[in-house]
Amino acid sequence: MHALNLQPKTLSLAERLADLAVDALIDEADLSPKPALVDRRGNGAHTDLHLGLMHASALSLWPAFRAMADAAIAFGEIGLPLREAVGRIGREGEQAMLDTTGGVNTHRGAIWALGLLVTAAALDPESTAASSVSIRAARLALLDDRYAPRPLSHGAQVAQRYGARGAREEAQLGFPAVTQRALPQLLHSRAAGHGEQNARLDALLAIMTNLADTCVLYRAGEQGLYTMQRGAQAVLDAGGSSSLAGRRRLHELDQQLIALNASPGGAADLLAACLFIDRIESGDSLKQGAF
Ligand SMILES: CC(C)(COP(=O)(O)OP(=O)(O)OC[C@H]1O[C@@H](n2cnc3c(N)ncnc32)[C@H](O[C@H]2O[C@H](COP(=O)(O)OP(=O)(O)OP(=O)(O)O)[C@@H](O)[C@H]2O)[C@@H]1O)[C@@H](O)C(=O)NCCC(=O)NCCS
Ligand SMILES: Nc1ncnc2[nH]cnc12
Repeated sequence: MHALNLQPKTLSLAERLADLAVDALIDEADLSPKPALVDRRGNGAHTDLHLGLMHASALSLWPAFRAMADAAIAFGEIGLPLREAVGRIGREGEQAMLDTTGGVNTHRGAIWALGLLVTAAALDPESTAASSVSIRAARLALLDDRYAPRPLSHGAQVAQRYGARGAREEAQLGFPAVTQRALPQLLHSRAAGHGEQNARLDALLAIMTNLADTCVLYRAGEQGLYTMQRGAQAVLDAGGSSSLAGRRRLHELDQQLIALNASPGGAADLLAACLFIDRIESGDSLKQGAF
């Protein structure tokens, strides 16, 4: 008879990074109340999404994130071979997501943002400051993947119509919505004792105050984007999501965005990116046996 092996399995760096990326996606999905997004309360402005689907989608991406980190370790440097490997793995991840969700786009932007960040973290796990990881991710995003398809995506259509900067440019600039807005707000709200869930909501709102979210622009035009940005600022100005006045504004923003069918899916992805960077920044979670 064999004794049960209760020794914890030692995870590789790539496996730990994939765990952290999936955790960030699940934490983002669960966070409530998010304006017009899928959360524990409901489906926001979506008819084809629900929380279970967001969780299943997040889990389906684990192999892609691990493969991206493994590619970073194998290539060892930023360059076209790594960029094109990550692009191919990202497209396979996107297919796994679509197979899991029955064709619904749950995390296309998140595969892009978190994929680049996971790759950047794996390239130099001793250098996990937000600024360092985001610059490495930006350098990768600036390389042109020769095999990437160029569909007339919603983001591309909105870029043509409004001249908006989308997901690609956000990454190429080193994720300013994360490093300059979300992370500082997260730390500020935590330090003020607002509680973890409110601090995360405030971080999401900080992203929404300024982002050209191409999902919102595609679904609700400039009026939708203006409503999102101004409404998010109003919540923060009223004291943030931990205050009664801020909660009232947050509720109003939720109603307004749902009425406009304006879902800030890009902002949600960037919150997941923020939570991922927040976890790796200390370095603790990348050390062997941290899980
Ligand atoms: C470079 C890509 C990111 C492609 O980008 P592109 O700009 O061409 O546009 P899209 O494919 O339309 O969107 C990219 C997604 O990025 C999120 N996003 C939006 N604005 C921003 C922003 N300013 N900064 C960062 N991220 C942003 C957003 O993703 C979320 O929203 C999606 C749900 O929206 P929804 O309206 O419900 O769904 P749709 O399908 O658009 O419409 P409906 O049919 O339902 O009405 C959800 O995915 C969230 O994650 C944008 O959607 C990159 O994706 C790329 O190159 N892809 C090609 C394949 C590839 O090579 N992949 C490998 C890369 S490693
Ligand atoms: N919570 C969420 N709701 C809707 N779209 C999303 N895209 C990424 N996260 C999302």
